[in-house]
Amino acid sequence: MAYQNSIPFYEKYWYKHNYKRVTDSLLLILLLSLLGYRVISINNYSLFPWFVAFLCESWFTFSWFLTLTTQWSPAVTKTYPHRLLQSVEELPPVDLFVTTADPELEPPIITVNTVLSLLALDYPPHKLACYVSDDGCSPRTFYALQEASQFAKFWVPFCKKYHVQVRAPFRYFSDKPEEVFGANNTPEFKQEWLQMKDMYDNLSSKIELDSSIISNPCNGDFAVFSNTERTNHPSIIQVIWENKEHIADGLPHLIYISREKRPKQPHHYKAGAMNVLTRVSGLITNAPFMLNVDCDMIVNNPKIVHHALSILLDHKGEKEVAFVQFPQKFYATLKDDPFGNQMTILAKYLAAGIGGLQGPFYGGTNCFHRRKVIYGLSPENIEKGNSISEEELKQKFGTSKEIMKSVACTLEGRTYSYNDINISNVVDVASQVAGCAYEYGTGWGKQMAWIYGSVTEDVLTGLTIHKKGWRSEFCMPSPIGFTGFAPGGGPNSMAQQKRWATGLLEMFFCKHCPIISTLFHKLTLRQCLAYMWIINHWGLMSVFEVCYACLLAYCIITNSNFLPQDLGICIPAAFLVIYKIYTASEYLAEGLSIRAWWNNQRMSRITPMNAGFCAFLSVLLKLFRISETVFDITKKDLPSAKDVGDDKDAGRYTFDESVVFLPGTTILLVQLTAMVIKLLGFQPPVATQSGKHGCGLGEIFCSVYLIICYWPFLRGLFETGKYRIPLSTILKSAILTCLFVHLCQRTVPG
Ligand SMILES: O=c1ccn([C@@H]2O[C@H](COP(=O)(O)OP(=O)(O)O[C@H]3O[C@H](CO)[C@@H](O)[C@H](O)[C@H]3O)[C@@H](O)[C@H]2O)c(=O)[nH]1
Ligand SMILES: [Mn+2]
Repeated sequence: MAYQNSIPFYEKYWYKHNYKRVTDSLLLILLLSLLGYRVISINNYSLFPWFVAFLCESWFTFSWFLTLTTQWSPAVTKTYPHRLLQSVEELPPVDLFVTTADPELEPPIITVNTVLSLLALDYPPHKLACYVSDDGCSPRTFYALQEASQFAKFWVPFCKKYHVQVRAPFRYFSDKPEEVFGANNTPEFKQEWLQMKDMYDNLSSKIELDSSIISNPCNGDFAVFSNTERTNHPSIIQVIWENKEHIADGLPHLIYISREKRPKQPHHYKAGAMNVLTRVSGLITNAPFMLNVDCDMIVNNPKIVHHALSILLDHKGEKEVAFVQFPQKFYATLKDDPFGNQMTILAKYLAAGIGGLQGPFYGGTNCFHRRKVIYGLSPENIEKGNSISEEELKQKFGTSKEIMKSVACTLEGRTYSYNDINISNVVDVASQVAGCAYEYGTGWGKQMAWIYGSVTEDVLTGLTIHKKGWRSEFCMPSPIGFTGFAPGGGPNSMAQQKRWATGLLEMFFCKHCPIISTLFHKLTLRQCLAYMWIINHWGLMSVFEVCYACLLAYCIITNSNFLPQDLGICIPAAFLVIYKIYTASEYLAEGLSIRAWWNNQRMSRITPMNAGFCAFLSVLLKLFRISETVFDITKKDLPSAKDVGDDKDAGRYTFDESVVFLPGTTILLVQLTAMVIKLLGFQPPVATQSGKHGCGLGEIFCSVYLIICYWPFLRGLFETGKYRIPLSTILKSAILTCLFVHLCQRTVPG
């Protein structure tokens, strides 16, 4: 046994990416040379453009340095689940959490598919329990889950019998029958397949049709939903399916939770929901590991639990690794990534890069956590043994005696004897800990568990774990663990990006800020830089990008320059050429098209200047206590049955009234105005005696480039319907543009 224990269940390989290191360093050297050039040529420029350019370029150099260190020492992990199975006598229980929050934006059929893919995991079902948190308090979602649990009785055995890989029925049945029967054409399979398909079609139409009827429920199981409003209702906990005898070939428990909500009581969005899930499951199954997924993240590899446990139960992993993160990949993606949100390349290099440091950020979904780490244990606690007084338990975890018992059990590493509980008996206590007053004065969301105060509660929570000295690991089995849905259209993806930027900036301005966590806690320096990279990439850099874009227009309008007009121009030109070739080659190497590369290049100008910049402003408003930030849920749709790649309009940029499009529209109008001023010769003359230059080709080139990047917006000025930028946004932008031009003309450098 001792020998077996020493075989690692997973291994981690660091690899050198020499070509990447050389190019990254070269680009950094070019950026530093540009700064050097700026310093020595200060006298050739007007002070204001010089200063803004120097400031922005210093920041871009710093940003590039962050990219370089984050991706410098990539690593990958490889898991060996068969070794785990050979060595571990009994597999541990695992709790599965699914969150959903709005039946309109997140249609119940999507949640149902996610839940079905979890119920059908290749793992002893009596060790699994699936908890669904419904922040929408929707009888429709509840009804859908009830129906799904009936369907699961047929679906799960079918998947296991035929070793189905993707166990979310809507994905499974999206394959054409010819292909499916091509692989297995026994009459028995054919018949069962057709039967299952029939049942699934039945289920989905039932969920869609009947759910409109039960919107106004009153009797039977739905009575609990009468007189409830989405933001004003008591806790509702319903055991939809209980595996009473703990039968090894039964189905996992399925439990519906809608935590208590009252108007004016903060509920902390998803973080609040996760904490309720943690407590309620703590009372019922109290598994030492918990997997959490968003309602649209379906399991793509039924063996994920084994893979994750290979890391978490590994001899070394057991002491060092707090959580195992599976990457976010997307299904039914649009061709060539028109909205630049599939993040294939980013995920590839960033994932490997931070994988080689203290470990991946917690991404909010597709992640296995250790319960005791969520309860606040640090690696030393585990080494030195952890004793916690009853007083401290009460202060941190709240007054429920049962919770205190279950927490103590977890912290002392005792397994929970789930044989002696009867779930229905616990429901009353569970409702109490799902109440909105339960957390008052406790450590939930402050000292431990899912941390409040940021709309990217995921990254923040991961940071508080890393800063205790824990590591984390990526897990990338083949086939990959999960796939999800990437939002399409302009407004949806922009709102999502804005939320991420907002949350990351909130994290930067809170007491867990990575810099503080490194100085005073155990976050490693390079991990801190990796956190800074992500904060900067989504949030901070946008401010400098907007300044730089304005500087371009400023120089054209005032006939001044900030780009070198001597040999110095070679530096930014070389940077641009190398950078473009280098990034394009990354796309090609990954088998992506040049079009996908261009779409991402373009979106990496558009997204920060719109979403990032708005996020920056909203975080400023929060800091000045003028307004609070909110978690806007991303709308999810089931992909249409036909091949999404063929739908031309799906990739067209759409707009709505949201203020998020205001900065971009303004920047576009400002550039266009500058061009018009240039073309019509309205630029002021250069004061020749000053020895300064007028606006040169460099500025014009960059401005034209920016306009090309903003092509979807340019079209949006003239399109119709949802493809058009709303008139009100255009008007506001026009006013801002006039103001800008006016300011420029008043400050012509002399
Ligand atoms: O009040 C809320 C708001 C959201 N959610 C759930 O949170 C999840 C994520 O929301 P979504 O709108 O899908 O956001 P995404 O931007 O797609 O999610 C990413 O970013 C979030 C942080 O901004 C993380 O929480 C997610 O896990 C991560 O996948 C969904 O399951 C929601 O149902 C709640 O449970 N309660
Ligand atoms: Mn999502």
